[in-house]
Amino acid sequence: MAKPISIEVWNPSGKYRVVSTKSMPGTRWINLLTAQDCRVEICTEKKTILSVEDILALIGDRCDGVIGQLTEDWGEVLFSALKRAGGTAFSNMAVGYNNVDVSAANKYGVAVGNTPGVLTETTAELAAALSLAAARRIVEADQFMRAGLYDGWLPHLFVGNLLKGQTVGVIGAGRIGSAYARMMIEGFKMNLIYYDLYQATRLEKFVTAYGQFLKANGEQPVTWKRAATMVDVLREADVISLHPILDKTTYHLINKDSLAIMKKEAILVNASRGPVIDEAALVEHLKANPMFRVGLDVFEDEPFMKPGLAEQKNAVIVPHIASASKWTREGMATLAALNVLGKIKGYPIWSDPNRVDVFLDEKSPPPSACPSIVNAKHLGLTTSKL
Ligand SMILES: NC(=O)C1=CN([C@@H]2O[C@H](COP(=O)(O)OP(=O)(O)OC[C@H]3O[C@@H](n4cnc5c(N)ncnc54)[C@H](O)[C@@H]3O)[C@@H](O)[C@H]2O)C=CC1
Ligand SMILES: O=C(O)C(=O)CO
Repeated sequence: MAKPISIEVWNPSGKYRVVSTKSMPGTRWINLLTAQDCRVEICTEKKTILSVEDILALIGDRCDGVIGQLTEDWGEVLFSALKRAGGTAFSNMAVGYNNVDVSAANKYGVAVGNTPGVLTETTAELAAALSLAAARRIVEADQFMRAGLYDGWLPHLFVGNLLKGQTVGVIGAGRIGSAYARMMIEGFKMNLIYYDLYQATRLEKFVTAYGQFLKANGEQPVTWKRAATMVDVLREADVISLHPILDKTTYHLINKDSLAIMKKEAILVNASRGPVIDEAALVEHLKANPMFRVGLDVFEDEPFMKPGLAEQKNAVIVPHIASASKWTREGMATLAALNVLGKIKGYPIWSDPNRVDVFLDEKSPPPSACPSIVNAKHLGLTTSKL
């Protein structure tokens, strides 16, 4: 028999049973669920990544909805179990949902929620931080100081790259990619080249207007270019940041061949998903090109790194913390809970997942809607008129 899973229970007499596979920041999400007759069960197991078996035990015989995490494998086994338990709703506490087999969810009629928007600026800020840390060799310099090696200013000490006037390349100019681009353009007066399947019209307009502003003030205007192929970005950009979704088209988008096209002193940043980069090829490239630098928030075999990466001084590496600001993490928990609640209650789907602020205002009750359900169309769910 499987080992029982430890849980914490809120509102034990609630009519609807909602399970969260992890404790999540803040209490608003719990209060919103319990106020609408949900019994909330939060898994308190110490292990970081729950297995499918652990989650099956959490779902049990009766479960209306689950809030899960990007580390979990949500496929056929879990969605069929959720359906058997009477469940109709699942939400990732994340905007990315490459850990979810949406066709399996469709097969069992389970709505799949995600948490767009609330993490856009926070994630873009971390990508900007990684860009700066890599450009100015901040981690290397910090380690040097702590090791007591600093014995005076020197003309060659930790010389890095100036960003102003250079070109920032963005691959995947959606919500986060566009926010990152704006930060780098407005903050450091970089020119933009981007590659996306769709035109980033608002971003283009912003760069045009900002360029005009700079020109009117006697400064060099910034420019933008939409690349016809990703190769143009790889060839032209000094700093490249990756922000696409992870799917078949973006798996190993950056590999041995694409790395070879990039400038020898370029900076590559990844705060999207690890498998967008062939990490073994990246390690070889870092070894062969000491002036090439990377800033990584995500890894191909998370939580592990490919052999050799940790030893590379030209890599800045952090543990998937791009969305880790208090406001954002509490907001992600709220959106995930409201996705599950809304589906259980039969609420419609919010009409624009890019405009979810109204769900995050703690001073007023959220709209009676699911903030973002990625398979709403497939399940024939009604959209809110609001
Ligand atoms: N490191 C972290 O903590 C975080 C990582 N993420 C990752 O960032 C991703 C993007 O998030 P958002 O910007 O909110 O999503 P989004 O959907 O607004 O943007 C993704 C963009 O990628 C583009 N794209 C798709 N396939 C492409 C391809 N083959 N080549 C070039 N572009 C392509 C899309 O057209 C879209 O514009 C998420 O899916 C998630 O995996 C998101 C938040 C935090
Ligand atoms: O939201 C996501 O997709 C993350 O990676 C964590 O914020």
